[in-house]
Parts: sequence; structure tokens; C-alpha cells
Amino acid sequence: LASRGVAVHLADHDPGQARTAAALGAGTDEAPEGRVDLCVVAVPPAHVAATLADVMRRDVARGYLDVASVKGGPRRELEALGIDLTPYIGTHPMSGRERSGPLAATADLFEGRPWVLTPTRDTDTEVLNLALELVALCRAVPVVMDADAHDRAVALVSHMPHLVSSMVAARLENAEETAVRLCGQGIRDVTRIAASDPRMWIDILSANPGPVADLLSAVATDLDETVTALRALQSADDAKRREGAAGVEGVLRRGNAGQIRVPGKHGAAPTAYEVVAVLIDDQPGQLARIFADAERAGVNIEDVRIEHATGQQAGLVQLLVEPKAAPTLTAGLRERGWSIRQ
Ligand SMILES: NC(=O)C1=CN([C@@H]2O[C@H](COP(=O)(O)OP(=O)(O)OC[C@H]3O[C@@H](n4cnc5c(N)ncnc54)[C@H](O)[C@@H]3O)[C@@H](O)[C@H]2O)C=CC1
Ligand SMILES: O=C(O)C(=O)Cc1ccc(O)cc1
Repeated sequence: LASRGVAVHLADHDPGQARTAAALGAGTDEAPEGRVDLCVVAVPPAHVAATLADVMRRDVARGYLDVASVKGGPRRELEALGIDLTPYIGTHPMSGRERSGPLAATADLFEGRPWVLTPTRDTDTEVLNLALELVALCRAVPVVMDADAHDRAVALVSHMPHLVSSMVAARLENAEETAVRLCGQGIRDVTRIAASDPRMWIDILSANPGPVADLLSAVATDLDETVTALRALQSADDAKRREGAAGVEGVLRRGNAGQIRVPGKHGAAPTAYEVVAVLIDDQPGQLARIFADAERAGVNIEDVRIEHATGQQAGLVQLLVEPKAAPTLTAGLRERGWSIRQ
């Protein structure tokens, strides 16, 4: 927002956090002189209602919004506090990091990502417009939803997957080092969000327990059936083994059918990018040089993945590009001395 010319005033109950964010260029940690246009409350879900009630009673802004990962609970808490909700809109940007705090923030975090808005019939139009302006400034894509429908949707696409990621990662806690050092990209993808702060997630899950429990119970049924199928695969009986194989194939095929529904970049239909894999030494500046050389070759990089080889000072950078740009990028990088993996 600050880089787009918006005056941003930062406040936090830990002044050190606001100071750090201000030092990173996010705004100023000085209080505004008068009423501001929009007050954005970005505190843990359990503190959203009380924080909003405080700022709304002090009349600090024309409009108020929060960004908490759950929407039904905070609204009901505010209603119970007897606050006039017309200048408030509940929102949720569907993008984040597994790390919290100002040092984990990036200016482009919300670019191209859905940002859910949950206005009601009573929401002030001016406040809805202010929220839409905020979403546009962050280059996110506004999606209007009912608060409870939002909570059921995020249980499916965020809260249940978070717990499953934690459960997979938990298997590694006491595993042998010889096994853990074989970790590749697959397990990194599945466990990335398990690194998140448990305190924030206890808050999020406490505010949405029912829908998450329903989904996890469906996952438990799949798990039971898959264990039965795998046990059948161990049988000496041919027919039983065939039954087991069919059971395992079933869950893998249903996984394929679900996976292709995951939207690609900018919420559009998934694009099949081509991977150009470059072998790099683990030295400072290597990534910046690759990106600069890709730019020289006139190729837009759509996404990047980095795979570190265990115990080696080397890594594999996978550059994802439009299929028609892949040969140009490969040739351009080879010309500049990069080692391309087929
Ligand atoms: N981290 C993520 O990926 C996403 C988080 N959210 C939501 O955004 C909100 C903030 O999360 P993060 O920025 O990740 O957490 P964070 O921990 O980085 O920031 C929360 C800040 O709130 C401050 N705080 C706590 N209680 C307060 C109070 N009563 N008054 C004033 N400040 C208070 C804390 O000192 C902290 O600096 C949460 O509601 C979360 O559900 C939404 C989308 C993504
Ligand atoms: O790290 C990721 O990919 C996330 O999806 C993080 C995230 C965490 C909480 C949210 O409410 C929304 C997004």
C-alpha cells in the first residue's frame, strides 16, 4: 500500500512489531492525526472482535475491516457486543505464509490471489467500496461470499489440509536421520505449511471446529479403506491382492480428479507450464544471475521451485515457463554457461 502512495499508520500491541514493519517500508508507526479512511485489523482471530470493538468505539475510521482466516465467529462476537456493524466488513485474503510477523511479509503476497469479502445487506456501500479499493491496490481478486459459506470453504481448502500436513510432518519427528535425509520435493510440498505457528492455528481451528471435523472424518474413512487395501496387497491370495490393488488405485485416481481442480496462477484454469531445470552451486547471487539471464533471453518466469541436494553444495532450480518459451530459455541459459538438466 505504501509503495502505491497510500498513507499507512501501523499499530500493534507489541510496538516493536510496528516499528519493524515501518522500518521495512510498510508505513509509519506514528498515530494518524485525525480519522482515517479505513482501519485494517490484522490480529489473531480470537482478538478480532475485541480489537474491532475498541477501534470502532473510538471512531478512528470511516470504515473497518478484518483479515482473519474465519468469518462467522468474529461477526457473531461483534453482534453480541452490541456494536453497529454497518461500517464493518469481514474479509479474508487467501494468501499467506507459514511464517508470521513483519519479516515474513512481502509486498506482492496478495497479487492475483482471491480476497474474500463478506458484506451483509446492512454493510455501508461506501465501506464496501473502500474494501474493494484496498483489494485492487493489493492487486488481489475480490470474491464476495456469505461468512458461514466462507468458513465451510476454507475448512476444505486450508484448515483440513493444514492438519493433514501437520500429521504427515509429525511422522518425521522421531524418524531415523538416515531416512530423513532422503526427503525430496514431494514431502517438502506436503509439509511446508506444518511449519506454521501453532498458536495462530489453534485460534483458527477453534473458530471453525465443526466443518474441519466433518472433513477430517471423511479423510479418516479414506485412510481406513486404504490401510485395508494395503493389507490385502500383502495377502498370499491372488483375488485378495487384486482387490487391494483396486482399492489403492481408487484413492489415487480420486486424488488425480481432485488435483486437476486446483486453480493455477491468478485463480485461472491451471496452465501446464514446462520446467527448465538448472543445476546451480550453493553460492550467493546464483538465483539473481539466472533471473537476469532469463530476462535477457526475453522469457517470463511464471513460477520457481528450488530443490536442495542433501549433503551437497548444489541445488536444482526449476523454472516454470510457458511451453513455447522453454526452448528459448534453455538455449539462452546454455549460451550463458548454465548447466541445464534434461
Ligand atoms: N499468516 C497467514 O498466512 C494469514 C493470516 N491471516 C489472518 O491474519 C491475521 C493476522 O495473522 P498474521 O499476520 O499471520 O499474524 P502475526 O502474528 O504476524 O500478526 C499478528 C499481530 O497482531 C498483534 N496482536 C495480537 N493481539 C493484538 C491485540 N489485541 N491488539 C493489537 N495487536 C495485537 C501481534 O503482536 C502480532 O504482531 C489473523 O487473523 C490470521 O487469521 C489471513 C490470511 C493469511
Ligand atoms: O502458506 C500458504 O500457502 C497458505 O495458504 C497460508 C494461509 C494461512 C492462513 C490463511 O488464512 C490463508 C493462507
